[in-house]
Amino acid sequence: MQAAPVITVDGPSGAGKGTLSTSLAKHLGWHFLDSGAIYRVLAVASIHHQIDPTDEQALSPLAAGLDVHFEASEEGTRIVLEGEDVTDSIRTEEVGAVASQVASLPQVREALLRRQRGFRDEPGLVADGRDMGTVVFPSAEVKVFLTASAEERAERRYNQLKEAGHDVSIDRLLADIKARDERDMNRSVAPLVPAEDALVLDSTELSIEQVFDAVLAHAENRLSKD
Ligand SMILES: Nc1ncnc2c1ncn2[C@@H]1O[C@H](COP(=O)(O)OP(=O)(O)O)[C@@H](O)[C@H]1O
Ligand SMILES: Nc1ccn([C@@H]2O[C@H](COP(=O)(O)OP(=O)(O)O)[C@@H](O)[C@H]2O)c(=O)n1
Repeated sequence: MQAAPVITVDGPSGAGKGTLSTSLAKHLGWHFLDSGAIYRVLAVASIHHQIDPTDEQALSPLAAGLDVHFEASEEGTRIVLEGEDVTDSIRTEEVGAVASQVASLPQVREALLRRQRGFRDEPGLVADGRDMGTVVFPSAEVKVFLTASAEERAERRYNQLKEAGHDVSIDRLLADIKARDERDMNRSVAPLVPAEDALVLDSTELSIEQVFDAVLAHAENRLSKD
């Protein structure tokens, strides 16, 4: 039996991957994997358990046995770690920075592979992350690499965090985004690069709707050929 189809959406922080992936999943009626949330939850777990974010020996068993649940609710998916609702607390830049540190450890990535692949189910999956098209779902039918300039991404993140009531500085956000890009692109395992067969889309000058329309047209075209 053929596995369920997958659309992968990879790219740097603030490019619009989550926005695009959730609308695509909703439009198609497919499942959604927010792989970054898993790395963020692991970051929070490492803080709770006072494990250093560079301690690979301690972090890989924590990753393998991570007690996390994604629960559908009226307001969207709630993320529960060890019985505690961490849906909002994982979204800070501080947690993002620790997530990017733990995500650079090869054994941690390996420990999370099976959990991520388990999200592939009928009628299909939209998977959002950094290595969805290159490592986790290399056989995906449709691959997208979404990017935008660092300045534009920092501004989007600034507006997003401000709207959510967080007090943030745009200069600090830009510096954090550049540091995270640097670490994500230069790590030895699963670095942030477009898959060879990905559609690379620069969204700096594109609206949310333009990105959605372009990717949906590409996806429909690819899926109709399989
Ligand atoms: N093309 C776009 N133009 C303007 N703002 C956008 C665009 N795409 C996404 N955004 C906004 O940018 C912010 C970050 O988007 P998000 O989807 O969370 O990015 P990512 O998942 O890549 O980190 C959100 O507030 C979102 O509404
Ligand atoms: N598939 C993935 C997803 C996230 N990550 C890491 O997890 C961090 C947080 O991911 P995220 O997708 O929530 O980040 P944003 O794009 O929302 O800022 C990233 O900076 C990556 O270092 C990863 O290595 N591989």
